[in-house]
Amino acid sequence: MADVRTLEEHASFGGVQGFHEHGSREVGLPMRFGVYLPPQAKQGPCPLLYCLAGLTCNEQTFAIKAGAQQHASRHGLVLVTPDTSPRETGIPEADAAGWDFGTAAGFYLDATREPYARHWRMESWLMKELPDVLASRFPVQADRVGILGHSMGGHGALTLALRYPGRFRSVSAFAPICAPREVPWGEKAFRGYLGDDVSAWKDHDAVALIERGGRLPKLLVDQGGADQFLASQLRPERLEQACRSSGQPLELRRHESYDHGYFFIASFIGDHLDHHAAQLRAG
Ligand SMILES: N[C@@H](CCC(=O)N[C@@H](CS)C(=O)NCC(=O)O)C(=O)O
Repeated sequence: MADVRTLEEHASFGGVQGFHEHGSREVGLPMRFGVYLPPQAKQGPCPLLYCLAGLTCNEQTFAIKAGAQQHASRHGLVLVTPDTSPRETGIPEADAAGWDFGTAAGFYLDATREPYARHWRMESWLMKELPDVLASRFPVQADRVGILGHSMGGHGALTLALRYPGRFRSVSAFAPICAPREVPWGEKAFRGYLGDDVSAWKDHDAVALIERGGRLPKLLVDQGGADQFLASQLRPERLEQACRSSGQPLELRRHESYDHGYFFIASFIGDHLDHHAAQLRAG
């Protein structure tokens, strides 16, 4: 049984929203995550949906602001909201680097560059450690797992699903960073975590991975037309081009007037949970 400490629990839509902490082997520090258990989980294991948040967020942000629990309750889905980086690492650079790098900006990869390589192991935490922690403590169906994310978390959902074919039965994103190699947020993160060899950056860039032949289950992406980061950081047209030329099924919906924030996510989260439930419950 994994060492998991429950920090908070709140009744929600017939189920329970909890926040937990465990001592992470991969990160070498305590890591926090939220788990929403729908009412169906009292009867037996349910499919699991990872929800990855963006820059400046923590394990509570998506759980508090997206309004996903009512839909997870309707569909019988467990929601997991991991924190977005290691915390209290004692590395001054990580806190001094601005809100788009370091703390709360893990980019869902394993850093190879010092001083980040020791603790910034978000990919290994999510892919090699957290699944076993969840399976040992919560009623989840380990073979029915989906992933969604917002912004940096959208980048995480796309790249993790591309890097681990077959691990996720359903994938979607809100306003993802589609081509991080080509935009300031991604360039700063990749240079800081991976170093100056830009060929290594391609392994963590959704557009590059799709162009290289990577495939996802049918992908749903929502993008606000009034998103303040649309042209400078997100570039959904690059994803559209890559999917079209590679034959990757993509439903990209553009919503005029919606900005980058959680009012946008909450407006369309029901459609995303419908999308995931249909694929997670099929077969
Ligand atoms: N702090 C940044 C904005 C950061 C931001 O928009 N973060 C997004 C993810 S990329 C978010 O979800 N923030 C949390 C929130 O809106 O509650 C700024 O000053 O422009």
